[in-house]
Amino acid sequence: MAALTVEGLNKTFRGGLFEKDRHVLRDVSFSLREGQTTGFVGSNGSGKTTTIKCLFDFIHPDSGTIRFFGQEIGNEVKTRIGYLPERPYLYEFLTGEEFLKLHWNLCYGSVTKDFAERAKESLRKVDLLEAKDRRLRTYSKGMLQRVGIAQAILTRPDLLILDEPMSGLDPDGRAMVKDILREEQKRGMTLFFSSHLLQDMEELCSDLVVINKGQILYKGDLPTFMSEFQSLEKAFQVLKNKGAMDV
Ligand SMILES: Nc1ncnc2c1ncn2[C@@H]1O[C@H](COP(=O)(O)OP(=O)(O)OP(=O)(O)O)[C@@H](O)[C@H]1O
Repeated sequence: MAALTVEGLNKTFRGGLFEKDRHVLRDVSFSLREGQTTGFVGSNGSGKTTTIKCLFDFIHPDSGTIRFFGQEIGNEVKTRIGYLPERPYLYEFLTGEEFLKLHWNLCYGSVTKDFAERAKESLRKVDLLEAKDRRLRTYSKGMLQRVGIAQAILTRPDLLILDEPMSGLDPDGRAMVKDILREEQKRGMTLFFSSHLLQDMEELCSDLVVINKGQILYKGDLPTFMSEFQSLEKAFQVLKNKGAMDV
């Protein structure tokens, strides 16, 4: 069964008084193979974050269906999904461990059984165990990104969705995030993460979904994409010449 199936997603943001409406997702359809890592790649403004927000119903799509493990989003299926937003809100007065506790409570209410063990496990995975009692305001950008990932893997989800997890990090920070994701791949996690860089995908992904101006340009395995197009620019060019897409 697919970990996620998206069919016919459309989203228009209504313009203001003198602004035009913006149709930012156009019949977006793709699915994620369970246990595989899929990269969601597209230039800035192509519709990646809007798509991801629609998955969780943070933004209501105009049309389309979304199913996680064959089910509509609901409390039961939510516990199987970990999510890191592109710009997570981090309460800087909380310590790393308190931040995880906040997210645990949002998921499980006041049931604290297993929290201590899971928090330790997540913080160890992202190499923040020693910094767990420090306030987030003292964390570096890389540490903040890693505590965000710790929050996303805290409940041992089956599917992890990360919006631009490598964005703004230096090469060491990017390498660290990639190592964390590789560890999650090893334990069979289905991963879906977005980036505007194809390079980020090459090291980690088996599958690729390419979006441009709200339209899916490619969905399939990464080796086939690379052998046909080699780069995003080439893919846009080839498809434009074919007249297949409004690229
Ligand atoms: N709330 C909103 N109201 C109006 N337009 C929006 C809104 N949110 C996003 N958009 C527009 O929708 C389009 C897609 O934006 P989105 O953030 O999904 O792109 P993205 O691929 O995630 O880009 P980036 O890589 O820069 O994060 C953009 O043109 C953006 O300006």
